[in-house]
Amino acid sequence: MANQKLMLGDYIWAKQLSGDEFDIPIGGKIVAVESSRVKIQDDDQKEMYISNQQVLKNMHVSSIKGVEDMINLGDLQEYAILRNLHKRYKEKLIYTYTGSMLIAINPYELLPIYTNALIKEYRNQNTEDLLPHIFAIGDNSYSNLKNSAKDQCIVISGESGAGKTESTKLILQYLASASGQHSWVEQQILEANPILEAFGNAKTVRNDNSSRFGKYIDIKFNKNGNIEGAKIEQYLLEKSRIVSQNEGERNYHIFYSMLAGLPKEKKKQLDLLDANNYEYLRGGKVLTCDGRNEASEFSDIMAAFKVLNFTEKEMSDIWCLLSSILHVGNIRFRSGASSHSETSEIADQGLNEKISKLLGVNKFDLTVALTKRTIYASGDQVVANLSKEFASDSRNAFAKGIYGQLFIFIVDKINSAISQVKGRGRGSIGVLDIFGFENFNLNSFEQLCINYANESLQQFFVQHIFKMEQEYYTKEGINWSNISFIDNQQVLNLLAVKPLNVFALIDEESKFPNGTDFSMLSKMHKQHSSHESYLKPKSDMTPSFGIQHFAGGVFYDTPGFLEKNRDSFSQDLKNLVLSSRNDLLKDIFKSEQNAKMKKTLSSQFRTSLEMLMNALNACHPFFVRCIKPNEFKKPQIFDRALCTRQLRYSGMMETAKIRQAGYPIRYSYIEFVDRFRYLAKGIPPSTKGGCRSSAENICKAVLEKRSDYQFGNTKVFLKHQDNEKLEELRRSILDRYCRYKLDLYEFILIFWVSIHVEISSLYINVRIFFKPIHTGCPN
Ligand SMILES: Nc1ncnc2c1ncn2[C@@H]1O[C@H](COP(=O)(O)OP(=O)(O)OP(=O)(O)O)[C@@H](O)[C@H]1O
Repeated sequence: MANQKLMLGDYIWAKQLSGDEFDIPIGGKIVAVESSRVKIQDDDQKEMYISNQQVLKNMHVSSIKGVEDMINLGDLQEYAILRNLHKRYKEKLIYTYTGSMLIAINPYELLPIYTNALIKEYRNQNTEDLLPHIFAIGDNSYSNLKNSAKDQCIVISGESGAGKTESTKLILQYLASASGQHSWVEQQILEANPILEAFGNAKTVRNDNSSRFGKYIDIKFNKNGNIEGAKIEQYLLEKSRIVSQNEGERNYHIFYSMLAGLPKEKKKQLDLLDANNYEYLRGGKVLTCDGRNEASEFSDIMAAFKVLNFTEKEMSDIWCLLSSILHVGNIRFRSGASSHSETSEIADQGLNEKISKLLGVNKFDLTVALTKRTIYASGDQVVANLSKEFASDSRNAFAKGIYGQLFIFIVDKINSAISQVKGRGRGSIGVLDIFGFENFNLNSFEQLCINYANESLQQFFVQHIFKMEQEYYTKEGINWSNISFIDNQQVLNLLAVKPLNVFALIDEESKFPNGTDFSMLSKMHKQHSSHESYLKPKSDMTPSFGIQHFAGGVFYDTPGFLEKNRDSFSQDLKNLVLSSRNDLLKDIFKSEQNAKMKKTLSSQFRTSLEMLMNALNACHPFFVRCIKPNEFKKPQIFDRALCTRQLRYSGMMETAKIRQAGYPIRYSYIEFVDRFRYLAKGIPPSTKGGCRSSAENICKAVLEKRSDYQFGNTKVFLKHQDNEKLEELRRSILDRYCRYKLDLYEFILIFWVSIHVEISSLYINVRIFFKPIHTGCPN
């Protein structure tokens, strides 16, 4: 923008020069104007110089004021969304709407906004009159359910530490309160949480209480709107954490709670010592977690188990299996004596005996299952010895398998207590708390599954907002038939729909005993290299393939893919657990016994995702996008690049894209007249009324006949180019006006000086030199 059009007091958008993909334009107020640059004050009150070339445009009035619902941003751009969130976050307003989506920024401090009194306010008052809040989402879903009897769902997503679990708990708290019964089943549903957190959450570097699984809690209501039951679905528990943890991270909370809380005699019976004695707990080199009192957590878990009808025997068996896992982790192997092949044996026979006793299996069978592998080929069975390394893998698979099945058992057991729904009730509200899109330095099979889930949810989201946008146009009486929008179906086709899709190829190779990650990858390249969403590997050195996801390109490192997908427990280990005298161990592997062919992890996941998507599609959706404002877990720090990345990964920018495909710029009639009335002759101020016809007259006078703009019931709808034309004209008129004011000022001053000089009878030639002065102009 040319400098003469920049004025003191104006709010502008300015480009950043870093070139970083997440460094988007900043907003600021002009506090000084120079010939080739301006000084602006940004949202953190920091002042900086911006060259005139960096200045993009003036800020829309809605951005200057800030809005509670970003749909009302007259200029719905990524940078406008970010600034609005930043501005509000500084005022401790952590919630902002974008239509039916709620953006929630983690405050990392306890704000006084979750009281029972506030719950009552959101229940009893129109939520539109109250500040955006997670309770409002709870209330809208609950009111919708009561009024329409249509099932509702709330999709909560965001990256680790962004606040998904806290948001889920707040929604449940709200729904329990709105339901107003304080019934036993409500108590049971709330008590499921400490159990799920103990078994499915762990300390990670990003979050001290990170959920390592996804969950969908479907809450059923009866005809009177009271909670009648619930059902929990779990997805993709991170099993690798059982056997190894990154530095600074821990295993699942339950292990530490158990060691801190079990009575002494019980610990003795299970041969348990303190946490630092177990390899599986030492991997991350940290045994404690700030703010957690393990012993009191243990009492809470015990209490919750009781509320959820776990029997004493089941609880005792659970401690027994968890202890066995810890002991299994301490098994070391040494090379065996055979001269023909590499063999291995358990180094500490005392440990072997201890574990066999706890698991109720024969100690010789345990040794064989861990150190040998039966291979089935052409109807024959061959028993192969395992080297020390392979025996260690087998040991880890054993521990992961037991924990994974135990987790499923616990969720099933909770469900059997809380899902006793009688007859057809009013309907349900489902709350989905699921990991957001992930793109790390190293992305493996888990990231592929997570990102596939996010692609599916993204499509669901896009369809919803597109529908909402269309409904908005209809409500405003705008013709929207020419708006088209491309969704992410082609990525879904590549991943899971088209013949020989990515998951189908992984599955196919997983079924071949000799299938390798490499053969899978070369088939993948052959099949998909011409697909627009398939990315060429970064280099020939890394065995990887890339997918252009809605949120950005991700390269997946394929080593280990097939092993993870097979998710297998060797037949020898399976036979071992099925021979156990421990009821729980046998019980949790029951399904394995009946299954002819174990389903791969990806096919299990795809089946549950398909069921989830079907359930969501039958619901009226709400979306909560949680944003982590900084990596330090500290309040009042807003890292712009971090937030921008999350906004993009959240798929929220699709709202902006859909808006761009139609009429992206909107003004209420009053706003429009206030801003542009000087552009045409004889337009009265907005306070005089008749704003719609004033707006029509302005557009007629300024914009070309062919221009595509529309007048809705409450707003003017514009394309970018027309808005720019209006702004340009406004700027030049204000510029002229200011110059005129300066001329007038100059004239008055000279006149006044001459008179003064005359009066003093001093005949001196006065020459006054005026430098151009910039001054703020009226709107
Ligand atoms: N509304 C909130 N008010 C105060 N603190 C919050 C809020 N939301 C989140 N936090 C803080 O942030 C931490 C992380 O939140 P949470 O566990 O909900 O993240 P998450 O998105 O579920 O992460 P993960 O995917 O790792 O499970 C919480 O333990 C809490 O300290």
